[in-house]
Amino acid sequence: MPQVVWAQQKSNKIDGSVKPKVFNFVTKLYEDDTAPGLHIEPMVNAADPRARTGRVDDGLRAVLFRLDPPGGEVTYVFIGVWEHDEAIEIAKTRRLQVNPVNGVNEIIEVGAGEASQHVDDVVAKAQEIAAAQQKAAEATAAGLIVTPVLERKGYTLAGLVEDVGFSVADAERLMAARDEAELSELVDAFGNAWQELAVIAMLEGQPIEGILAEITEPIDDSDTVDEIDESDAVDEPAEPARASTPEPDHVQTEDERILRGFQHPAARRQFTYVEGQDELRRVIEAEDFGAWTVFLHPDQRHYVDRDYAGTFRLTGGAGTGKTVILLHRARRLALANPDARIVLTTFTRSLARMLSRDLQRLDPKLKLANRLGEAGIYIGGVDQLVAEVQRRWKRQFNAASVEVIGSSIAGRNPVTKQSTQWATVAQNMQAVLGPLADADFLDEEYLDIVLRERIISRDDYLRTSRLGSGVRLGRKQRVDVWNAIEQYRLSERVDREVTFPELAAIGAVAAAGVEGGLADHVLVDEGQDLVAPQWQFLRALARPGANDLFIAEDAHQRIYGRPVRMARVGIDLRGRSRRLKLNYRTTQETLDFALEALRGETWETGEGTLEDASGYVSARRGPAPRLVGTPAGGAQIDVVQAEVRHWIDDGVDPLTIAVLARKRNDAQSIATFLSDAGIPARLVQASSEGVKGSVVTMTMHQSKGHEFSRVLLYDMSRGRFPATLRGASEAVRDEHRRHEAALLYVSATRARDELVVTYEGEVTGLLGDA
Ligand SMILES: Nc1ncnc2c1ncn2[C@@H]1O[C@H](COP(=O)(O)OP(=O)(O)OP(=O)(O)O)[C@@H](O)[C@H]1O
Repeated sequence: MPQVVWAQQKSNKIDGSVKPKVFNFVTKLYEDDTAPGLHIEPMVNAADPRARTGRVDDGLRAVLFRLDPPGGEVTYVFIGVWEHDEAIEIAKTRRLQVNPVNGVNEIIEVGAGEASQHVDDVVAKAQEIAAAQQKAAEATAAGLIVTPVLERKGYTLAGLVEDVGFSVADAERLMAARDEAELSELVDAFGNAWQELAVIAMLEGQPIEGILAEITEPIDDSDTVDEIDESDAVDEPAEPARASTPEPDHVQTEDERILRGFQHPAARRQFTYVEGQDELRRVIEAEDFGAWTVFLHPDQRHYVDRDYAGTFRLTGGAGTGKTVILLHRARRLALANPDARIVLTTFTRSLARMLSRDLQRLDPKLKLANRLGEAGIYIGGVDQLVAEVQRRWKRQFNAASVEVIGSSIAGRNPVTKQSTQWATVAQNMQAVLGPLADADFLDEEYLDIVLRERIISRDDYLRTSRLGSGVRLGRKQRVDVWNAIEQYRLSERVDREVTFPELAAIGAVAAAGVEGGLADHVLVDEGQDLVAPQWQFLRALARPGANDLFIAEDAHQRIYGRPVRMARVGIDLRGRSRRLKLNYRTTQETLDFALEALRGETWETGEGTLEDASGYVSARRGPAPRLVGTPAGGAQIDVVQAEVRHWIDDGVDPLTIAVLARKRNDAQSIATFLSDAGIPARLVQASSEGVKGSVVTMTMHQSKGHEFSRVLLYDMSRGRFPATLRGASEAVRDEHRRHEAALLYVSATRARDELVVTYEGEVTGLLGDA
């Protein structure tokens, strides 16, 4: 039975009506490639003798390459479907080969005259380069061209050809790019994955060796990652054994070399083996925004497949594919061991719902667990998981509550953070506490010290080390703070309430008591926003061991709370951290704009180091974000209406347009206003998805984890964003400003294609020179 390798359809998308025909064609090919209906035919005078066409329907032909390794199975590489004549032309002029310089599989276009010429004809190449360089030098001397971007960066035509592996023609196109915008347009113009990786490396300004390393060398994190002890290692992902790619003990044929080359990380970004019909359906569907389901960046593949002796934390900017990695990793772990108990969790219930939807899309056949502790993948927001432990281990949970907060929580209602209660306590004790009468300080002290350390008596509090907590307290101050905490706990009892962080702290003790733990692998998204008790709970779910916790986070997107020191919540992270830099979501223009919001602040990671905001790149270009102001007292809402109407008139699907506002009331009024103006719009509730055909409005906080084609940020006016906190301490004001800057960064990076920011009077200082 032949095997099929699918090449990513970048420039030749298969549209809806053709998909079922392609599905039938490939299915028949699997069954019998000699079936007369398929018309698999070789080409006369083709650039590559492996080229074939096959009949998809009366007018359409598939273009394939046939690989025939000695003693192995025939493999067809499917590269697309075209109208009959075009397909014949393409089949005659494409060659599948191993790039002679960098060793990665590629499909190249060969001009008619070159059809029989071998690729690494070095002499001819050198002559071509010399001629091209001469031409370029003459043009520059004649003042016909400005110094192009790659020349300014120190790259040469010869380097791109001889050291990286570009053809002379492609290298010339690259060297001719005038600026970075033109250069990044070429990322998409090239069809091969290694070319895309190389151009991105050039955008990052990597030296030639760096470019080659980016393409050919897997990430080496052996210096920072503990080796797995064989005894507790989980299985390596099972790479299907292929009869056609035996370990060579003879001189390899070209077909064998190409077949082995499909396993190269850079080649896997472009080519994938299609194993059976489910996989075939998946790759056919994996167009534009589904590419993440199949074609991972080599770095992404690395973090999906790598096993770690303990906890690993992956960091990366907005849109760098952290969530994509978690989804693939969960699947990989589940396929490697069907008995594994895998928990995929995130900050909120609605984000968890999105994870669930995307995991279904990635692989609808995956075994999902129905309950915590069952084999399979279990998805839920952290607080949902805590609630399940509370429901199923009621007795242990209630007992743990006495241990953790000093009283039973039976009959109490769960509520979010008690900022008003803390404000009341602070106000009542103003005279005693002085500058410590600050709701945020008390709340943080409670979360990060009292709850984390499970302190229920004054003596324990007085004895506890508060090292590293930022605020020094004398003994008298500690006594006063403890009194405030007791007052707070009393008011909660009276109101019959308990907060989610308290429940998490209690859940951690209850879960730790469940024999064998409740999970083997816990994968965490949006880790930057979790508070200490939630980490303790997740720690208790999976006992320390291989691949126990895998955390994805971005300190720049922390819009709640403060960084949590992992060591203090029992999570040993030492050195296992990486940063992803390639943004898949937003255009470079939007990314640069959003990064402006991060400038001028310092961003602390959980380990006390500073998060770096440099080096983020996007391979996509688009219009510069627009700032649209109205005079003070002007009607911003009219601007919103005009902008949204303009997008819709341009044919943008309303559901891919979002208006984000800092205040919920604004998000609500905008939805009403747009609807009244005849533009269907809807305020998205935390628990709901958008409605087909309508523009969505939501708060900036709610936008976390979402993405839209067009985003309008409402009311980024100086003085209103960030709001001025009158009377707050400097520390609180700093924290607030950081959270708001992160919020602006998060919100702006929700836009895939275009961003508009409206304001009244003057624009927020957070956008600086933007
Ligand atoms: N290998 C890939 N190929 C194509 N698209 C990709 C790839 N990886 C990620 N994407 C796309 O990039 C976008 C961002 O990915 P993802 O949500 O995983 O990033 P993230 O780092 O979790 O972002 P954020 O932190 O902003 O929530 C998504 O639309 C995703 O489908």
